[in-house]
Amino acid sequence: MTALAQLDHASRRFGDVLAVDDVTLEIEAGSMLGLLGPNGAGKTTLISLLNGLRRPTSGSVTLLGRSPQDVRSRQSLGSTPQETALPPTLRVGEVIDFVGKHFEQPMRTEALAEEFGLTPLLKRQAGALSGGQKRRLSVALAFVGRPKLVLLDEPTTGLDIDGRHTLWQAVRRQHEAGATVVVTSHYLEEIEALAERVVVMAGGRVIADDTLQAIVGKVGVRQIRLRTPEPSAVGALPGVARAETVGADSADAAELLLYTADSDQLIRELVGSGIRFADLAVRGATLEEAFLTLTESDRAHSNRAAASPAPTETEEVAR
Ligand SMILES: Nc1ncnc2c1ncn2[C@@H]1O[C@H](COP(=O)(O)OP(=O)(O)OP(=O)(O)O)[C@@H](O)[C@H]1O
Repeated sequence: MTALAQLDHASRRFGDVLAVDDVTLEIEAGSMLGLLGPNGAGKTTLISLLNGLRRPTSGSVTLLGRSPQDVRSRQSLGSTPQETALPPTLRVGEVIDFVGKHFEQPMRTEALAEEFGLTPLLKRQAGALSGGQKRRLSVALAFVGRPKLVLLDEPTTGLDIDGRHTLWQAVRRQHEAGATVVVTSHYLEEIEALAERVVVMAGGRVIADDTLQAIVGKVGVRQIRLRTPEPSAVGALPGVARAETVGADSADAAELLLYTADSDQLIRELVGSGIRFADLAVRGATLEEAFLTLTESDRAHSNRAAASPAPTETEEVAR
């Protein structure tokens, strides 16, 4: 497959913050790429490098073989920012016409409205739309120029379940018709609906880049909560991806959160170890917790590679 867009060791700094840190990425034609990561991971900054709103501080970014600032490459780009800003007095149909006029071969306004469920709203002023309707319009606008590449930054934030599903279906149909789509999200569900390949970012860096299936497997983390007088020993059991002490430690027991890919196996290890524990509870980790676990494993891996000797069990638990 040919690369529609490329980042080559691209970094973007804002003062002390390295928002994008040495990212190398190719976005192939016809792909659906999900960009997943916690708040502040650098997703929006990466999108702004691709759409030419910002330049990299170092490294390079190309869009269709040219600089993203080049108007010729932008003709093939559609983009929906995180925040929706629409001219409040223009009618929905007029907004679509206006944006379409910037492109050589825009979609017909009626066809775009139909695709995104906006037909009944064509005559309504943009300022009179609900939050969800505005969101639907701004995602539709990303497709008006029949773009080769579409960048959607958190496209369904603030939408109810029906609204999300309607938009996902429309985006998938556009993808089937040939658009390459990059979507950022906090929601695993959204990434599952819209991505074939998933790039996970944390702290400006790419910490995982794999198929959807492989990433879902990696973030399928479980949380075990328990009380124990030996938190270091529990944290060192095989299969613990991350351990965190919560609340105040009492002299005889600490409350501990453990994150693991296989909670059943870890509980077997715990029981087999003879370590005392109480109040055990197991639940699926939230995506945020799963990200943290991925990030921490990544950091622990880099630390272990860089430092010798390896960190002690106590350091692992206390981090
Ligand atoms: N214009 C700016 N000036 C200073 N710092 C910035 C600017 N834009 C982004 N940052 C910082 O860069 C980092 C990455 O921000 P970015 O918005 O790219 O993250 P994100 O992954 O999109 O987060 P979210 O999911 O919250 O939207 C953050 O620490 C943010 O505060």
